[in-house]
Amino acid sequence: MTSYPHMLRPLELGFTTLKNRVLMGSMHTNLEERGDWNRVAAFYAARARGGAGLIVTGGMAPNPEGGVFPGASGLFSDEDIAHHRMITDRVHDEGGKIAMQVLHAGRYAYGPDCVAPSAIKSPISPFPPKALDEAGIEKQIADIATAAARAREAGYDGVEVMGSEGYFLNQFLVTHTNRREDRWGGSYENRMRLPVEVMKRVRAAVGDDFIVIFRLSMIDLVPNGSTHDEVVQLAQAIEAAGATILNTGIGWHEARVPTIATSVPRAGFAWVTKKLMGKVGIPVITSNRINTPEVAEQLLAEGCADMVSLARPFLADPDFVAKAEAGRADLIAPCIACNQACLDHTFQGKVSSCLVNPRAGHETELVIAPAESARRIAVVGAGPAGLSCAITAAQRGHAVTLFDQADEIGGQLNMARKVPGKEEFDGLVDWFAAMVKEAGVTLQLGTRADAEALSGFDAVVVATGVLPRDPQIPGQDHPKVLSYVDVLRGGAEVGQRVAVVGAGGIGFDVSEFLVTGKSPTVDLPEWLREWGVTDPDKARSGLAPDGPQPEAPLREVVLLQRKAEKVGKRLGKTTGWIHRAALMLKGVQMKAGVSYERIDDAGLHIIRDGKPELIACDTVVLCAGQESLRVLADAVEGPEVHVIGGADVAAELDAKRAIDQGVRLAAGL
Ligand SMILES: Cc1cc2nc3c(=O)[nH]c(=O)nc-3n(C[C@H](O)[C@H](O)[C@H](O)COP(=O)(O)O)c2cc1C
Ligand code: SF4
Repeated sequence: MTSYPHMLRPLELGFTTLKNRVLMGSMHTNLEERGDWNRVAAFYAARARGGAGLIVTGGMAPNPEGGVFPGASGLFSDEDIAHHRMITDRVHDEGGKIAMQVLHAGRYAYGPDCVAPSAIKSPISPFPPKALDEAGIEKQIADIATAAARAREAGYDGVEVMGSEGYFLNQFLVTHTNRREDRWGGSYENRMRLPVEVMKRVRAAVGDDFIVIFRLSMIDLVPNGSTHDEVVQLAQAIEAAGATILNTGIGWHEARVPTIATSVPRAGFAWVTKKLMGKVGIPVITSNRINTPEVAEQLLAEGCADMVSLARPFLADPDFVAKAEAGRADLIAPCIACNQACLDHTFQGKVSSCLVNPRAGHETELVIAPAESARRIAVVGAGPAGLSCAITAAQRGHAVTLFDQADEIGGQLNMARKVPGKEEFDGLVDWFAAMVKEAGVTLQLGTRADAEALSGFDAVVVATGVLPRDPQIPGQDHPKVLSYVDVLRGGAEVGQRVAVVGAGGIGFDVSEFLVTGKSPTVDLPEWLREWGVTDPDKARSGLAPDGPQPEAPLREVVLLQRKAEKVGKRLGKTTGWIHRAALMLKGVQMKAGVSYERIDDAGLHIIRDGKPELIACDTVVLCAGQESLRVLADAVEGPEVHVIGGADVAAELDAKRAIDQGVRLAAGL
C-alpha cells in the first residue's frame, strides 16, 4: 500500500487547519447561472466527501461589469447569500472546507460594460473596455471587498482573490494592458498598487480569522509580462497586505503556450512555483497538470510547494483524496487533460462535466443506484462505451459479461495512447482495467460473441465500435496506401514522404505520430524548449520558440482535407490551436479544399483551387472517417438489445460521447 505522507499531512494556518495539502482548484462550471443551487451544492458536496483539503469555487463576479459574461454569477447583493449558504452548508456537512473565488474579468469580460486599466481591447473578446477613472477604480476595489465580506456571511471558510490568468488585477500589473500615467500605472510600484490595495481591503472586510488566498500569475506568457523579480516583489507585498496563502496561476488566457492541455507534461509548471519558495512566509500552492497522488506527493516532497491544486482531476474523480488515503490510487479515474467535456463545454455555454466521469456536474440527475433486481447482461465490445457500461451495470449489482474479440481492452483508446502527447490515455485504459476487476465484470477477451452465445442473457449491449470509412479514391488499392489503423495499431511501415487524407482528430493524431520521434510530453526540458519557456523572464508568448529549435521532424507530411475551411477547425475549441501549432512547428503542410483524383506510383493527385496538383509521396494514409460496425446488433434477437458508442453513431474517437452513453444506459438497466 502506497502512502502519501506529504500530501496527506495537515496544513496549519494558525486560526484553522486544513486536513491535507490538496486544494480543489477553481472551476466555473456554468451550473452557477442555471439557478439550480441544489445541483451546485451537490457538485461541491461530492468533492468535500471525497476528501479535498480545501475547495475553491469557480470564479464569482464582484459586480456585473466584472462578470466573465453578461449574467455571470456573483455575490452582488445580500439576496445572493442564501444560494451560497446552500453550498457551504452541504460542504460543511461533509466535513469539508470551501473558499469562494472572487473573479473580476476586466477586459476579458464578454460584454459591452467591461472595464480595464486602459482602453486596450483583448484579443479574446470583441468588446473594447472602458478605461477606469479614479472613482471607477475605487468602486471596483470596494465591490471586491464587499463580495468577500458577503462570502463570509454566506458561510465560506475563505475567499480566493483571482489575480492571474490575465484577469482584471493581472491587467494592472503589466504594460501590455496598463498604459496609465497616474498612481495606478507607470512604475511597477504603481502597477501593483491595485492588487495590493484589493488584498488590504479584502482582509479588512473579512477579519483576521478567515482564509484569503491570492491567485498570483507566476508566469504571464504574454509580451511584456511580469519578470520573476516583479512576481516575487508582488508576492511579498500581497503577503504583507494580509494574504493567508498564495496560489499559482500559469499563463494568461490569450497566451499561445499550452498550459493545461494533454500535451503539457504532468506538473509542467511546478518549477516556476518552486522559484518562489523561501521568498515568502505564507504557504504556496502549485497548480496545473497534477493528476495523480504520486505526482502530488513528489512535488511536495521535493519542496516545490506547500500544497497542490488539482482542478480537473476533481471532475474526473471527486474521491481522489479518499481513494489515495485508502491505498487505492489505482481506482482514481484519471483526468487525461483533454478539455473535451470541461473547458470546451464552458466555452460552448454547456455545463462543464468530464469525459471520464459523466456524472461530474450531473450529480443530482445521473444517479447510480443499486438495481432493483440483478440481471444477466452481456456487453459486446470493450472500448470506452462498452467498458463504462459494463462497469456501471456491475456496480449496480448486475451480473455482467464483457466480450471483445481483441486480446486487450480499450478498443480505439489503444490507438489514441500510441500518439505522442496522448500518453495520458495509457492511464485511462489502466483505470478501466482496474475498475473492471473491482466491479466484478466477467471479461471474455479473444472471444467473438455471436447471436447464439448471447441468447441466454437478459439484455445485450452492442458496443462494437467503428470501421474506417472507405473514401473510394481511384487507386486506393495501391501498395503505398494504408489506413490509420494499419499505422497506429498495426505498426505498418511508413515511407519518408506521406500524404494524410482527412484532417479530423485522427488525421492530426496520425500526422503527429509520423513526424514526432520521442514525445516531449514525457520529457519536460524538451517540451519547455519546444514552446520557448526555458526562462520565465524570456518566455513571453510562445509559438515562435525563443530557445533552440526542436529536433528535426521524422518525416515530411502533408495533411489534406476536402472542406474549404481552416484545417482542424472542428477540433476541440480550447485545444485545436495547440494541435495545429504543434504540427506547424514540425513542418507539416496543411491543404484544405482539395478533391482527391487518384493514387498511383507518383503519389496522390488532387485538385485544389481548380488546378491539378501532385502530392509526391511514398505513403498515403487514409483517415477519412468511420462507419458504425453494427452487424451484431442486426443479428442478435432478444427482448432487450441496446446499441451504444461508435456502433450507434460513428464518430472519430469520440470517447466523450461513448462513455456518457455507456454510463447513462447502465444507470437505467
Ligand atoms: C472548466 C474550467 C473552468 C475553470 N474556471 C476557473 C475559474 O473560474 N477561476 C480560476 O481561477 N481558474 C479556473 N480554471 C482553471 C483551473 O483552476 C486550473 O488552473 C486549470 O484547470 C489547471 O489545473 P488542472 O490541470 O489541475 O485542471 C478553470 C478550469 C476549467 C477546466
Ligand atoms: S474532460 Fe478531460 S480534461 Fe476535463 S476533467 Fe475530464 S478528463 Fe480532465
